[in-house]
Amino acid sequence: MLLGCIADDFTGASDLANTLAKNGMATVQFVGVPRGRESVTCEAGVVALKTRSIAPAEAVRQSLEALHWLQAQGCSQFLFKYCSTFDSTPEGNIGPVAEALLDALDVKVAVVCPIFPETGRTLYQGHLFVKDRLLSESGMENHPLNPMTDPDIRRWLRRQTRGEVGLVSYDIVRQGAAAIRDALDHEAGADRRLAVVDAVTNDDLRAIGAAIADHGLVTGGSGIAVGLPENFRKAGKLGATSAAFTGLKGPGVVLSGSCSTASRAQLARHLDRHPGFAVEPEAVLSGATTVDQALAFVRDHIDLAPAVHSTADPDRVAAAQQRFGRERVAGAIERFFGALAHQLVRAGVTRLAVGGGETSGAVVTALALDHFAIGPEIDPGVPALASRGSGREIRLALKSGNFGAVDFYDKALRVLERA
Ligand SMILES: Nc1ncnc2c1ncn2[C@@H]1O[C@H](COP(=O)(O)OP(=O)(O)O)[C@@H](O)[C@H]1O
Ligand SMILES: O=C(O)[C@@H](O)C(=O)COP(=O)(O)O
Repeated sequence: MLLGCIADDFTGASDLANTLAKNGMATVQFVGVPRGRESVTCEAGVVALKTRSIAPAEAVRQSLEALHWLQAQGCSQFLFKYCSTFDSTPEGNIGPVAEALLDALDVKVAVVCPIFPETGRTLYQGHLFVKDRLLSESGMENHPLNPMTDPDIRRWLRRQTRGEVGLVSYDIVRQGAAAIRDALDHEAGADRRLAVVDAVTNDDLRAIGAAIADHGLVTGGSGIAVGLPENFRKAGKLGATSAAFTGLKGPGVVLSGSCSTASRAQLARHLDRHPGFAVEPEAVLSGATTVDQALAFVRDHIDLAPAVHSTADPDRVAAAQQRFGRERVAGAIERFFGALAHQLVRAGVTRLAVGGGETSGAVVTALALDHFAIGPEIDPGVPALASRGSGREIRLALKSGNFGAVDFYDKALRVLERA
């Protein structure tokens, strides 16, 4: 293994694995830190954690555990993947994890670059844009767990770090790899060990990638991986082949726990043509809605690609959180989706399209899957995934809340089926 990646959620991990695979590295996504399992050969290994919204000290512990495993696989460069909308609270977890990795690897500086041009995430003068809106006006200010209310990434990150945070601005990035390398050395010399680096296009990302070929640690959204495979290619290190993805026939189900603007539109489109079972926080918490009821509904509509969904608009999310507590609601719904996914696979469902990072983490963890082969891209940032769990084959799409076209779910279930 050459490049060792630690992702703070599951949709983010598959987004990164997709980018690395598309750019020519044989890539495998692992579900958590592998422990004494079969060895899997790859050039880039992506360890998917569910650390984005947990206590910072625990996020650091799990991330270091992942790092140590990746080091043991022989990786020479490490990538910490977080969200292209920098999802985090003022207390963490991006800053604490990045600083712990810097210390553990004893490196002098790492880039901070949460961009993904194909989905409209760009960074200019340290400010994060989602298409033509600042991050804090993009809908992310209403996120149920990590409301993003400040688009100034340097300022937001500094609230989470011990050390100062630097900036390599776009005028330098446009000058190319040598200028970027010098600017990063300057930041390191000034003891700013995390440096936010502006980027707008994939060409910028390739220049940054060339500049950081010898950096032990890289941090960013999936875009930061665009330029890294070329470094390994130039060094003559690439050439392995990835495990092939094949589609799988059988029943397909949508599980939507994301409440993002995109997810709400995608779910509404799916429900125009397919049956749906609504999961309300209050009913889950009181026991009025049970996993068995949802399972029975899916069984009754098994050939119609039904959806089970808790997706709600910001007012309803806020009302539920006020009444029951943010973490209590999120935990109850995630456990519901996890338990349901487990039952669905036991009942013979072979294709799952899941909406939401935390939701995907809950589902994949409950399925006790080990690792994924990376298949074709369904929409930017969302690959088809193939795995085997409890002796059963399963195909999955783990959709970031914000990603995908409005007809994502129909398309995803088709791609997961295609041979
Ligand atoms: N109706 C709801 N009310 C409150 N919280 C909800 C509701 N539906 C889902 N959630 C929670 O909101 C969070 C959505 O996060 P996530 O699945 O990561 O989606 P995204 O990818 O959009 O960030 C999850 O923890 C989920 O359990
Ligand atoms: O970088 C991104 O935007 C995604 O890869 C990502 O991390 C998705 O997170 P969720 O929006 O929580 O699914």
